[in-house]
Amino acid sequence: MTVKVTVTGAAGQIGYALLFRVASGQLLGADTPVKLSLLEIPQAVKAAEGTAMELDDCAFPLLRGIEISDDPAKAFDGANVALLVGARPRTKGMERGDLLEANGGIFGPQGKAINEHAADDIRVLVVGNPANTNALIAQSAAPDVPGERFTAMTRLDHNRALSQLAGKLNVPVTEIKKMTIWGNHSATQYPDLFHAEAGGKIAAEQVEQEWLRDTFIPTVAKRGAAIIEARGASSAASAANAAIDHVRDWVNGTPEGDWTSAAIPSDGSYGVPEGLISSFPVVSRNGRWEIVQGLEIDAFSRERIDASVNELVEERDAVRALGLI
Ligand SMILES: NC(=O)c1ccc[n+]([C@@H]2O[C@H](COP(=O)([O-])OP(=O)(O)OC[C@H]3O[C@@H](n4cnc5c(N)ncnc54)[C@H](O)[C@@H]3O)[C@@H](O)[C@H]2O)c1
Ligand SMILES: O=C(O)C[C@H](O)C(=O)O
Repeated sequence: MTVKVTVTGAAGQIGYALLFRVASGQLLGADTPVKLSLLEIPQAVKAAEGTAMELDDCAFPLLRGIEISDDPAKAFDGANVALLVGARPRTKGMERGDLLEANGGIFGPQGKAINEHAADDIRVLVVGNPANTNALIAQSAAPDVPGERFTAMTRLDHNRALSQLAGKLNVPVTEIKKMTIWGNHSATQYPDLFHAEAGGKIAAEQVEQEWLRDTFIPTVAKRGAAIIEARGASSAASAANAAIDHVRDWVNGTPEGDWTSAAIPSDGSYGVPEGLISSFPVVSRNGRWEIVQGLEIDAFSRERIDASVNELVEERDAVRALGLI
């Protein structure tokens, strides 16, 4: 069956890094033909058409068509996978409330269009920031879609944490298992080394506590800002790579003996209020994310998880006050 993948913000930086990988089969595997649907704002439709011309010019064997639209109803019609990348970036002088409101104007209508037009098996990954709360807004505008189908991306943070730890221990990333990002895709996120393993042993016991607290956690949590500082633009290829990882694992399952991180609607696990879209340790089984249960959370981790979750609560309360959810 051909899978329809809708990408919003298709003419942007992440879109450019993402679309070619989706079309080449890296999202859903070498046996699954894909149809791409590119959603953009009217001013960027021409640029999206240019990207579509380049996609054509790759002659990807799995690519069965490209549609371009500035109308969410058309773009999400029959969509099986929605990658919500386009968002309103924070500009100078913009308060958090302004940012949430501007994004509500994007993710509310897109959620509604998904509700009315997407395929029954739609899976949504929100990449555009503030990703967790944008996902909550889209979910709340789509009451007929099972809530668990709305997720936000913390896989980039997860991959960053893998690389930082592998570099510190001088081992290949494949030696690192059971990494977890908890909470929000923001500087409050908590990358957890107390359950991560390197070479089969707890990672936190293989590094100095000062390094864990003063270097590892802030490096991972502020990596997005460091990339913006270095590139003069937000991470794009690594974000696209993480989006591919997230959806591929969601659809095909996570490997046995390991887990990954994704922001999914909380069922109340680990004291995270039900309904918040928060990052957890997760596995995917039979096409559904499940939160890894039974991990012991010590006081150090508890404090940091709570701080990030509290930020999510504040964002939720702010969008609720604005009538966006
Ligand atoms: N979750 C993560 O890990 C992560 C990582 C990196 C970037 N991001 C976020 O991803 C988003 C996109 O980043 P980028 O570098 O591609 O930005 P970009 O500015 O290069 O591209 C964004 C695109 O979105 C389009 N767009 C805006 N509003 C739209 C709408 N209503 N419908 C459809 N398209 C719309 C714009 O026209 C633009 O082409 C940003 O919010 C960024 O902060 C998230
Ligand atoms: O766009 C940003 O603010 C940063 C981005 O979310 C990232 O983590 O690289």
